[in-house]
Amino acid sequence: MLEMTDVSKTYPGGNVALRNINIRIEQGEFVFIVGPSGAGKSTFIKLLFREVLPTSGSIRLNDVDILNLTAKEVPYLRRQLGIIFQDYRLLPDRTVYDNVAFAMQVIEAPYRKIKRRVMNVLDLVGLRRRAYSKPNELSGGEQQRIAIARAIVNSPSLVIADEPTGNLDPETSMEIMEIFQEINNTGTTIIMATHDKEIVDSMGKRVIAIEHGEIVRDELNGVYGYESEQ
Ligand SMILES: Nc1ncnc2c1ncn2[C@@H]1O[C@H](COP(=O)(O)OP(=O)(O)OP(=O)(O)O)[C@@H](O)[C@H]1O
Repeated sequence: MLEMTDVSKTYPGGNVALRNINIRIEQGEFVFIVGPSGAGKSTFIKLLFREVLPTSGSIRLNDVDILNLTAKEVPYLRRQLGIIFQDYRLLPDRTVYDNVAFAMQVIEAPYRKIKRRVMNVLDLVGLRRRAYSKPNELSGGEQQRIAIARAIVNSPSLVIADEPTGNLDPETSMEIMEIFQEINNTGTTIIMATHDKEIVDSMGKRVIAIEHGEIVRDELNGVYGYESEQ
């Protein structure tokens, strides 16, 4: 469960990115964050993993006040989240397997457990056969699948994605969305910022629209709603 109460963010220099955000997202929901460029979507996403701290307000994730964590506790928070970016952010000189296994190695999981789990998530994203390839030998869609496998390997309760299909063609984007749907089917919450009208309109999920830093719409079974932003 995610709860934001009266959250505002003004960046140093005075840019107001978010104003008075109040939102509650239950475990297992699938939520799109939409809005025009500069609306505050990325800032909203970054607040969730403490990449950015709000100027005021409170954020609770699974009943933990994430703004009151010590520096030591922040990595622990991030390990409970799966985070996916538009530009994949893979380690280029490591294999697909290593890119995914790395997230488990840092928490010192036993070798056998790592191997079993990495192969399972590579299966889920359809890349088991490419386990020993390097990222640059794969297509953009395949690289994003690796990033998704890495994000879910530690079974996070929440997966956060910022424009995950931004560099992909429509067909590949829909395949990626099928993987997100499968992850969501296991009870994992998904929060995704996107400009992709086709995806939002075809998925029929909760849609939270942000404009000028404010929530202007919050609909179950919503649509994209920003024609000029396709
Ligand atoms: N690090 C920063 N320092 C100062 N201002 C920032 C910073 N990051 C974002 N902003 C400003 O905050 C506002 C919201 O930006 P944000 O990146 O959250 O929007 P967005 O909806 O994700 O946009 P886009 O769809 O173009 O990525 C914008 O006015 C932006 O210029």
